[in-house]
Amino acid sequence: MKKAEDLKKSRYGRISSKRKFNEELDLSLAAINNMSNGKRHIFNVGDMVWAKTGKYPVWPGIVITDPETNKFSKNENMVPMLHIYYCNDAYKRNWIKMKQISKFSGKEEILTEIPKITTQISRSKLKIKWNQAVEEAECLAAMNKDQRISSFFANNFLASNSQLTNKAESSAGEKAPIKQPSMLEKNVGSDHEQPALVNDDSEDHPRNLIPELCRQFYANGWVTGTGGGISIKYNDQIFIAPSGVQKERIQPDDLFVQNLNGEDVIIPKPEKKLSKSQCTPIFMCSFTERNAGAVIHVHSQEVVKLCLLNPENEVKITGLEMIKGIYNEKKGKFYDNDEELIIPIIENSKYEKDLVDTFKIALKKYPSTSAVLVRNHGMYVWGSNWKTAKTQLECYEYLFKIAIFKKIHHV
Ligand SMILES: CSC[C@@H](O)[C@@H](O)C(=O)COP(=O)(O)O
Ligand SMILES: [Zn+2]
Repeated sequence: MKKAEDLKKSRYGRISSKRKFNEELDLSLAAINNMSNGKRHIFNVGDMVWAKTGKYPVWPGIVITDPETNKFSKNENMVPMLHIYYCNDAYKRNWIKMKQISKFSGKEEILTEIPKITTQISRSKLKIKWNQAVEEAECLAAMNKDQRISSFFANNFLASNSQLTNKAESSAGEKAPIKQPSMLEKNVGSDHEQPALVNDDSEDHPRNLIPELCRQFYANGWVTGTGGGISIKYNDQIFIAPSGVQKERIQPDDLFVQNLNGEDVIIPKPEKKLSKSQCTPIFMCSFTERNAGAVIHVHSQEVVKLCLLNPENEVKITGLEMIKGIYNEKKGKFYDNDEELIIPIIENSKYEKDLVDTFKIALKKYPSTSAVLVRNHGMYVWGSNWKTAKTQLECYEYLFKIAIFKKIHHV
């Protein structure tokens, strides 16, 4: 029988040889990374990369902002890291050290640079998945950055719905062939299968959030009779509620997805006969002019009543604690309770799109505001993410109720 000491040694010995193999791959990657004239390559959003993480083979991915921090790089002065989404891996993402990242070349190139990858993947259950990821990456690399990001999300959305796998669970042969970007372009408008998005970190995904928030807002009387709607930005993809439907009954696959240029990325199945919200031009204004992360449009009676009581083109509110829940966009901080909150009012128009010009003027004239009231109609409110948009909507609605009470009762 082996002594405990020997067992320990042999166990460590086995681990260290595996670790050595992985470290060698890391070092090879670092060497490629630093290759161009001895200078480290500077990466940006949309760049294709090879990334090495844990026990996984060097994997292709894209530099894309982290939806939680809205940053794509961090620790610049210490251990610089980039936020990477992996190809063919159902939205899996990670912060990776710069030294474990290199510029994406092609399959042949990386296998020539680091021949050990062949050994690593040939031993691995991930061989098929790795080859599909590289195939996807090569397609994406041929596109411009905007197209690339759009296609990446469309691609992984469809792939993650056709079969849910992750790196830890996947094995050779399990994965359905990925949809190549060229096929995806045709899928916009076609009748491909697109079931509701259900993946592990999906709770905060706009496909699930928008229907959930609409139900909550309906219960508050804010989006009744098909009025109102929501749009959320997620990794530079804009998710938009459909038009003219009972907003409390929206399903995850009823949503439209477009990029920041307004080009469709994913649309609902044609048999659903849905069209994009008429509020889209105003939603887009808030994303582009104010860098919003989420925009909510409500048809609340409080807003309409408040505008009736205020024939001027603004509402002023003071002296209430809930003012502290409103973000001053000009100062970059929340209001103090003793500050005056001023919210612009614009006049209603026949069509939502005709509000764009006056909406933009209000944004310019009121750089502090995070909401615009539309007389006899409702309100648009936005925030840097869906949580701040929602909490501000709740604070505004609360403040409006009190402001109406004060006005009516002259207090
Ligand atoms: C009750 S109709 C309301 C619409 O005209 C509009 O103001 C609205 O808020 C919703 O538009 P929609 O296109 O359904 O998203
Ligand atoms: Zn409306």
